[in-house]
Amino acid sequence: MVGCRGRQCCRNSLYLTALSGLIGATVACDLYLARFGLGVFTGRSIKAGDVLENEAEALIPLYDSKTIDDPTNHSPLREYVWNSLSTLPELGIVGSTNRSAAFWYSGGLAAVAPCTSWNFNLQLSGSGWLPGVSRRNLVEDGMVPPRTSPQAGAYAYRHGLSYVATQNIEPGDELVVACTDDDFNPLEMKVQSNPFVPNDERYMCLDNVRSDESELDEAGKGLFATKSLSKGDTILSSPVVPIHRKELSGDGTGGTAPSGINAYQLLINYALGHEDSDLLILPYGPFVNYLNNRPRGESANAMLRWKSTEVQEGQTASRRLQYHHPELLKMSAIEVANTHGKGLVLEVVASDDIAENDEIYLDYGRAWSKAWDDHVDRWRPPNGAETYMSADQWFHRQRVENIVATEEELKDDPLPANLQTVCYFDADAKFISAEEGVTYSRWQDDELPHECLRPCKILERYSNPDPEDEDDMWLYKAEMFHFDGEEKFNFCSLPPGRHVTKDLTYDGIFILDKPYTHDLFLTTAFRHEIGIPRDIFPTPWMRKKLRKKEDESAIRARSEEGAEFRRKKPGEVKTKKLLMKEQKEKSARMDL
Ligand SMILES: C[S@@+](CC[C@H](N)C(=O)[O-])C[C@H]1O[C@@H](n2cnc3c(N)ncnc32)[C@H](O)[C@@H]1O
Repeated sequence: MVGCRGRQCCRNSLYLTALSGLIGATVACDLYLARFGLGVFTGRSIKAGDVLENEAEALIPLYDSKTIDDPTNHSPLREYVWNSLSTLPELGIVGSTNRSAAFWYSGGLAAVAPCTSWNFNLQLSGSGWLPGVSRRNLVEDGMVPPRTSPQAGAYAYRHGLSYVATQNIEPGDELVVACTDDDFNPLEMKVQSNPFVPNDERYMCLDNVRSDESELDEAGKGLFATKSLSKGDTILSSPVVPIHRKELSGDGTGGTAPSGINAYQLLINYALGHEDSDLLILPYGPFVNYLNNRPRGESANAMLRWKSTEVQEGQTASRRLQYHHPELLKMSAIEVANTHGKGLVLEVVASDDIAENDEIYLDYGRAWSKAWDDHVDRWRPPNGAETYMSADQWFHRQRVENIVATEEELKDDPLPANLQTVCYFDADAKFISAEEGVTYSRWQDDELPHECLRPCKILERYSNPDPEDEDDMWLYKAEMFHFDGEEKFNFCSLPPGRHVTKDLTYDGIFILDKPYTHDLFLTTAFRHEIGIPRDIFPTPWMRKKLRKKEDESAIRARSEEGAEFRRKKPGEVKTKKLLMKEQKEKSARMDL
């Protein structure tokens, strides 16, 4: 994952000696979790400008997200998702009034590493707002089941999120990602150094596993052992975030999507829970989201367990270190779903010996298997499934790269009805002239970031007159269209009338799926949480009628203790920005 390009990552071969000076010539680790899994650290040096391809992680859009995006009443999940507008517009819902409500989740670095607007050492790429990094690096990676398959829309197709090092990163350094919505006070956030210590349970080396195409037919990616593992070995460890089941509604009941699409968001397929409970937990550590269910008739070779709470002697008990809070296992589902800042850590343990390159499987449980079998029995491909093509499939089908068809050319070879041409055109685009009710602007490729993608029509393609521009042989003239609700985004809102951009480059144009047409939204796409094994599923998380008497008294006792961590009511919240403002005002007063 770190510092290497392409799908066959070189994680295990590259790292050799850099750490030996720090920890003696012992076992090295390229990438590891430390502080009970709440920070990702590198075991090798990364140079400023290096691209880290986080190829292992899936990108999962969240599109009906009002319940998680109330600024005065954030759900815990909100802390782990990213706004899709400027970072990954392909995941947004371009042309839809609900686009501002789209987010995306990705496990691993995107969710575990602290994100700050200061003192970061990595910057997310992916949408072309980083010079030199293709914005088309976030395409479906070829493991897309056909729409005729019962797997259509049942797992995430997009991978390949990458990060660029903004400074030299030394072995032992914590990875910190740039964002504007700080989850740590940037004034206090420092890049921590924490060299890897082998055989210490506070350090979880991530070199045990890799992700690759699953051995299960059409089931996307899976997790594989990179070395032989023995029964009882901890393979992975992952923090989890609680989610109330209703936060994953997908068909408009969550507040922002239209009705007539899948009742659940895709993220539920990556969450763990029990059908008699409203609480779901999402493990968000690296790799964990790729664990598949055991093949029919075979046993699982891995199982889940809660992290042990025993604290080793000599450990300092910082708040981050204490993230695993077993008292959550005694609280009710609703209380856990409302608790911020306390979490649980799940471990994936080998339940059998595992050979190098074996796929690692969990047992998702009886309820999941029954739901899957029923789904396969019921499955009838949607109308037109045989000829359906998603935007990425269309993109890969194009024989001529780096060329976009004009409106005239599309008459002979039309786009499938589910696709649309969209262009970047921000409200502050460079105005050049106005003629007969048409406003003309010029595309400025170097003015990054571009944020506003809108439906457009390619009027003309012409040779680039600049012979020194090796990247762009062609330039485009395109008419931009208004879309419903654009006035909600000041960077996107255009005065009435027609708008045409000249000299647009290929980087400013996409072919995207029309809103809500992707497999992801199929009403019939499979949705079911992974089962938490009954022996580790806490009964206080069950719906009330299924709880035991002793659960009730434990819940009552715990609810007093947990008040400090509970989700705040409107008006109770002090945001990071407010706290920083207060801090700045305080120090300004002290300077006087
Ligand atoms: C948590 S994801 C596992 C990772 C997934 N393979 C991916 O590429 O993102 C769960 C999804 O994987 C697929 N899956 C996992 N195990 C399976 C199995 N034994 N049979 C069929 N599909 C399976 C189903 O689509 C399920 O919704």
